[in-house]
Amino acid sequence: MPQKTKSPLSSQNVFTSSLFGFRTAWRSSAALTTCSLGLLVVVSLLPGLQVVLIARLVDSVSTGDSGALTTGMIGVALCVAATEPLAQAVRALGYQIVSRARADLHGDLAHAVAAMPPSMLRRPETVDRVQSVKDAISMQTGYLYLNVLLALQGIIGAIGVCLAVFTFNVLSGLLVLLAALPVYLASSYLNRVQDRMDAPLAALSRRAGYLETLITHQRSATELNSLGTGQRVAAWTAAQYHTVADFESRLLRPLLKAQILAGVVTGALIAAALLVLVTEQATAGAAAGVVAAVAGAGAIRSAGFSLGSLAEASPRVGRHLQLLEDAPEPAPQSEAPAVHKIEAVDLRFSYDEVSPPALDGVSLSARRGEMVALVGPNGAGKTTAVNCLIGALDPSSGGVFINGQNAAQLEEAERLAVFGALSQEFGRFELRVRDAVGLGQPARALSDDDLADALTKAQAADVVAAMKSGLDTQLGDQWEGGVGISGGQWQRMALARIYARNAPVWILDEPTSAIDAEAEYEVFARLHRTRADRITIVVSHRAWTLQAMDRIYVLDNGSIVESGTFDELVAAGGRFTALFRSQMATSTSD
Ligand SMILES: Nc1ncnc2c1ncn2[C@@H]1O[C@H](COP(=O)(O)OP(=O)(O)OP(=O)(O)O)[C@@H](O)[C@H]1O
Repeated sequence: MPQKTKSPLSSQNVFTSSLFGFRTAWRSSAALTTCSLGLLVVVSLLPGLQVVLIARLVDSVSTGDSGALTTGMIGVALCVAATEPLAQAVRALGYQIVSRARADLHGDLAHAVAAMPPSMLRRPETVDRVQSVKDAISMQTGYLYLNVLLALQGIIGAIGVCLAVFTFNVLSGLLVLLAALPVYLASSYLNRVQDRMDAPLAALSRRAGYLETLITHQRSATELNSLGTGQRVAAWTAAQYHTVADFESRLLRPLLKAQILAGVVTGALIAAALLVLVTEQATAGAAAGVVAAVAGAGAIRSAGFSLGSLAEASPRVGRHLQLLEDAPEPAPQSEAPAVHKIEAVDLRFSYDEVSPPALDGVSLSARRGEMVALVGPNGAGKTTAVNCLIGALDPSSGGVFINGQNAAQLEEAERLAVFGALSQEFGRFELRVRDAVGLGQPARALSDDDLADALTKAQAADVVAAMKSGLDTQLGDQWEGGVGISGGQWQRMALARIYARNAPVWILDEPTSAIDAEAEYEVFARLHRTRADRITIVVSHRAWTLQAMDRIYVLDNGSIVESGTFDELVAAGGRFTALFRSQMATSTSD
C-alpha cells in the first residue's frame, strides 16, 4: 500500500468541500444538477430585483407616474409570489440529487473497503476510519450539495442586494458586503475545532454503534435476551451514546459562541448600512434600503448557516478522500499458480510491545499432496501463524516462501489467490445459497453443477436439498422467506466455499469444530482422498483427525516444541502426548 506523506485533510476547507459536494452531485445526475443551478440563479437574484423594483415604485409614487406605479406593483408582487415556490423547487431538486449522491458515496466506500488487503482491515484505525466515513455519508458528506445550493443562494442573493444598494449608496453597499465576513470567519474557526475533535468522536461513536448492534441484531440480541442481560447492554448503549452527546456538546459551545458573535456583528453592519441609507438618501433609496437590509440579512444568515455546515463537513470530506486514496486500486483477479512447496522460516510476531511474542521463531513446511497439522493449547499461536502465512499479519522477522519465492514480494492479489483459508470465525453470509457459496470463487460465476459439487464435498448437499428453493434459498431467518440453519450447517456452507475456491494451498482452522462426529469423519476422509493436488494445513484440537497427517507441528507459547507424525509424537511421549492424553485415553477405553 502506498505510504502517504501529506494528508489532504490539512487543505480541506469550505471551498474544497463545496467542490466535493458539487462533483458528487454532478456524477449522480448532470441534468438534475444543471436544472437545480439554473433555478438557483433565478431565485437568488429575486431579492436584489425586489430592491430595485421597490426603489422604482417609491419613485413613481413621488412623481405620480401611474403607469410605472402599476408595472412596479406587478413586478414586486411577482417577485414576492415567485420566491418561495422557486426556493422550494430548488430544495426538492437538491434532496433528489443528494439521495442519489449518497448512494454513490456508499458504493465508493464499499468498493474502497473491498480493495483493502486483510492486513489493512485488521488495524483498529482502519475500522475507525471506515466507520467515521460511513457515518459522515449519512450525516454530512452525503448532504453537501444541499448546503452548496443554500450557500450559493445566500451568497448570490447577498451580492444581488449589495449591487442594488451600490446603485443608491456605495458605503452602504460595502457595509452589506462586509456583513458576510463574520459568518465566514466563524465558519473557518468551527472548521478547525471540528477537525480536532473528529477522530476521538468517531472512536466513541463506533463503540456506541457496536453496543447498539449487539442489542439490535437478531442473533446477538436473541443470545443476550436469553441470558436475561439484554437490558444491561441496552443501558451500556444508552450510556455510550450519552458520552458521545457530552463530547459533541463540547463542540456545540464554541459553535454557539462563534455563531452568536458572528450574528451580532452581521446585524450591526446591516444596521449601519441601513442608517447610512436613511440619513443620506432620498425616500426611494431609504425605502429600498429597508427592503435591502431585511433581504440582505436573510440571505447572509442563510449563506452563513450553509457555509457553517460546509465548514463542519470539510474535515469529514478530508477523511473520505483520504480513505479512498489510501485504499489500493482493486487488483485484477490473479490466477493461482501451481504451488509445490510452502515454507515459513523463523517467523516472529508480537501484537504489542508489552506482551510476550505470539510467534517466536516458527518454521514449518508442506509440499504438494501433503496434509499437515498445527496443534497446541489455546493461545499457543496457531491462528497467528496462519495469519502470517496468508499475509493478514506481517511478521516482524522471518518470512513465508511459496515455491521458494518470498511471499512478501508477491502482489497482494497474487498472494491471496494461493490460499483458501477457512477461519475459526467463518462468515455466516445471509445470502442466497448460490451467492454464499459462490463467494469462494472470485474469478468466475459458478455453475449449478460446480455449486452442487462443492456442497456435496462439504457434506452440505443434503442441507440444501431439503430447502424448498434449493440453491436460490435465502439463508438466515431474519429475512422474509429466509431459512435458519444450524451452526454446523453454517460451517458446512463455509467449507463449501473453500471447495468452490479450489486454491492450491488450503488452510483450515478447526474446520469441523461445529460439525457432528459422523459428518466430521466424512469431511476428513474426503480431505485425505482429494489432497493430491494441493497443500492442506489444518489446525485441530481433535486427536483422531491427526492420525493420518503427514506431519504435525506442536506449538506452545509461540514456538514449535515438537514435530512428527502422530505415531512418532505419541512414541516420544512429550508435549503432544500431554496435550492429547485425555482424548487418547477416551478413544482407547472406547
Ligand atoms: N488481536 C490480538 N491482539 C493482541 N494479542 C492477541 C491477538 N490475537 C491473539 N493474541 C494473543 O496472541 C497469542 C496467540 O494467539 P492465537 O490466536 O494465535 O492462539 P491460538 O493458538 O490460535 O489459540 P486458540 O487455540 O485459542 O485458537 C495469545 O497469547 C493471544 O492472547
